[in-house]
Formats: sequence, C-alpha cells, structure tokens
Amino acid sequence: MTMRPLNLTLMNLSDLDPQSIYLTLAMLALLTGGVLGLMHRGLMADVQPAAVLWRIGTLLLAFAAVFFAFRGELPQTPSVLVGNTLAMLGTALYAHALRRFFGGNTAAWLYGLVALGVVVLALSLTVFPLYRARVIVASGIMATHMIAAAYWVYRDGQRELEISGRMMTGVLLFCGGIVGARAISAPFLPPPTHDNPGLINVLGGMVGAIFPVVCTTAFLMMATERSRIRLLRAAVTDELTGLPNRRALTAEAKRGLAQIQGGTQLGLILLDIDHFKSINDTHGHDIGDKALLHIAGLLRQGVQGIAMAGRFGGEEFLVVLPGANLDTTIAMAESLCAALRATPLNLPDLSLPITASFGVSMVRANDDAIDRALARADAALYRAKSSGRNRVAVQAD
Ligand SMILES: Nc1nc2c(ncn2[C@@H]2O[C@H](COP(=O)(O)OP(=O)(O)OP(=O)(O)O)[C@@H](O)[C@H]2O)c(=O)[nH]1
Repeated sequence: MTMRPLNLTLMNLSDLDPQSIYLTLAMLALLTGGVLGLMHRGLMADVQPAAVLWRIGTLLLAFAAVFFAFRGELPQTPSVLVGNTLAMLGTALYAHALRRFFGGNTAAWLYGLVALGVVVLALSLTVFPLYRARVIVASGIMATHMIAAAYWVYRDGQRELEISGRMMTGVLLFCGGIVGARAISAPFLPPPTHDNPGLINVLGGMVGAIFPVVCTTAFLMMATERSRIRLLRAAVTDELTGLPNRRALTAEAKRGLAQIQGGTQLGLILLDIDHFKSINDTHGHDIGDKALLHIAGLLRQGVQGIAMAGRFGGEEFLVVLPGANLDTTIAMAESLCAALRATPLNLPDLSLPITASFGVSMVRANDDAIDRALARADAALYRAKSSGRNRVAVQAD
C-alpha cells in the first residue's frame, strides 16, 4: 500500500474552511472563559476584578469570531461593524484586565481607540467604502492593545511571576505581531477575494480567533502562579512585621548547620523586647504592634546584606549570621542593642524608649540539631534579662 505524502504548507492554510475554524475556536474560547468562571471563587481577591474583565473580553471575542464565521451570510455593514467592534472591545478588555492584574488603573485610551475605530469603520462602510482603511484601523487597534498588554506584563510580571508572565508576554507579542503585520501590509496587498484570501489575512484571522483561547490559558496560569507564590511567601513570612518567620529562620539556621562541617561558622542572636507586657498594658495592643514594627525595621536595617533577621515568635526575634565568628556575632548584637537604645518609637503624641536583651551563641559542629545552639542563646538571653536587661550576654562556654 502506498501512502500519500503529507503536503501541508503554510499556503494550504488558505484552503481551510474559515467558518468551521472560527466557530470551533469561538466554542473553545467560551469553554476556557467558562473554566475561568468556575475557578472565580478560588482566585485571590486581588485577581478577581481582572478575571471579571477577562471573562467579558473572552465573551466579546468569541461573539466576534461567530460574526466573522457568518460574514458571507450576514449583511456586510452590520456584520463587519459589529464583529470588529466586539473584537476591538475584547482586546481592550484583555489589556485592561492585565493592567488591573498588576494593580494598575484603567488606561482610558484603550477604549478611546475603540471609539475612534468604530467611527472610522462606520465611515469606511458607508461614506467612503474603503476595505483597506477598515483593515488598517481594526487590526492596528487590536495589535496596539496586544502589544501594550505585552509591555505591561513584561514590565510588571517579571518582578512577580516566573513562567506564566513570560508565556503571556510571548503570546501577546506573537499575536500582536501578526495582527499588526496585517494592518501594515494592507495598503500594499490586493483586497482578498474568495479564491485568493491572501496568507496574511488568513493568518491574521486565525490568530485573532485562537488568541482568546491561548491567552485565557496563560491568564489562568498567571492567576494560579500568583496564588502559589503568595502562599509560599506567606508560609515563611511573619504577617505583622513582614520579616522571615520562625519556619524561615529555622530553615536558614539548618542550612548553616549543614555548612559547618565545611569549616564555616554560624552565629545566632536571640533578642527579646524588655518589659513588652507593660508597653501593651500601658499604651494598648496597637502601640505594642507599632513597637514590634519599629524593632523589625531597625533589625532589617541593621543586618541588611549580612544576616537574616526574623520574628521568632511573640516579642522575640532571631538573627542568623552565616559565616560569622563569635567576635563578629557579638559585635552585631552590640550594634543592634545600641541602635534600639538610641532610637525610641516616635509617634505623634508619644516618644517611647524601647530596649531589648540579647543572647549570643555559636552553632557548633557537634550540635546534632539547631535547637541546642538556640537553647544556649536562650540561656544567655535569660542572663541578660536577669542582670538588668538592655544588654548583650554571650553563651557560657
Ligand atoms: N501587641 C502585641 N503584643 C504581643 C504580641 N505577641 C506577644 N505579645 C505580648 O508580649 C508580652 C510578653 O510579655 P512577657 O513575656 O511577660 O515579657 P515582658 O513584659 O517583655 O518582660 P521581660 O521579657 O521580662 O522584659 C505579652 O504581653 C504578650 O501579650 C503581638 O503580636 N502584639
């Protein structure tokens, strides 16, 4: 049996049945939009407004594809005008949703361009029947939306997202590039006919129809990636101060313990705010929280780039110093103690001196767990407290 060679080239795309393609892709777009709708309540609160805009955009783009599918069977003026208006509004909503995703405000010009496009389209269908003007304006506006959205996702996404942001930027640039090429080439190419629709027109139409499906998938990925990253971050961050929490500190100390066998040293500083209960009792819990934030700020500043400082629990903080010997660890503790002593918490009608007591210990190679070094730091801290507070004490041996 002889096999017929598969002869699919880009030129064969022109032979595909556009109506079936548009309708299938419209159904797919509605399906992915539906998935986004089903996931809505599970999305993070700050993603939900963007997701609503996105679903409206998907609905409009799917309807636009239906209009384009039945273009030949509907009267030209309303079908071209409605189809293109829906498509332009759809891409504007996508760009708006992506801007919103990253906390940006509405860019009114996105919709301003749509209004301008509708006027030019209406005129080019009635007063001056110019096919090319319609393509330049409609495709040009959609490409502008896509490329602006790609820029926003690139600019704001790289700080926060990994894979999904790059995927969205790539898809938007690819689709924006093809739709834009259609707009730019329109003045130089003959208008399409039934027998010769022209490759760029077929590609532009297909990309326009596939756009909501691929982009909605990328949007879903962005939403889930944001949730994943935020949850991971929340698991290692203290909610009040934003400093690393006990879990992160213990993990950092364990990493350091693992490196001690290689000759690296690891210092620990445990500190506890002095008479914190009386700050709460005298000035209220809110002022107590402000005091914790104040200490957190001073610690963050004091150890920046050298060590990890975090909230160990309640009014206790821990500084983990990888690579530091005993002298450096004591010097760091003294400098933090002095910084706290010298910097009261200044509120509009209150200046509150806040001090802390510090316990220093070194992790030893024969420590089988970090808890042993923490217990030595805690014992030193207890001595600092019992010998008058507002001072540094070092492990006994
Ligand atoms: N405002 C506020 N208070 C907290 C928080 N976590 C723990 N505390 C308070 O911290 C206080 C700790 O008090 P104690 O352990 O008695 O110690 P202290 O008053 O600091 O006394 P010394 O440590 O002996 O100097 C308690 O009153 C807790 O309610 C918090 O997140 N916010």
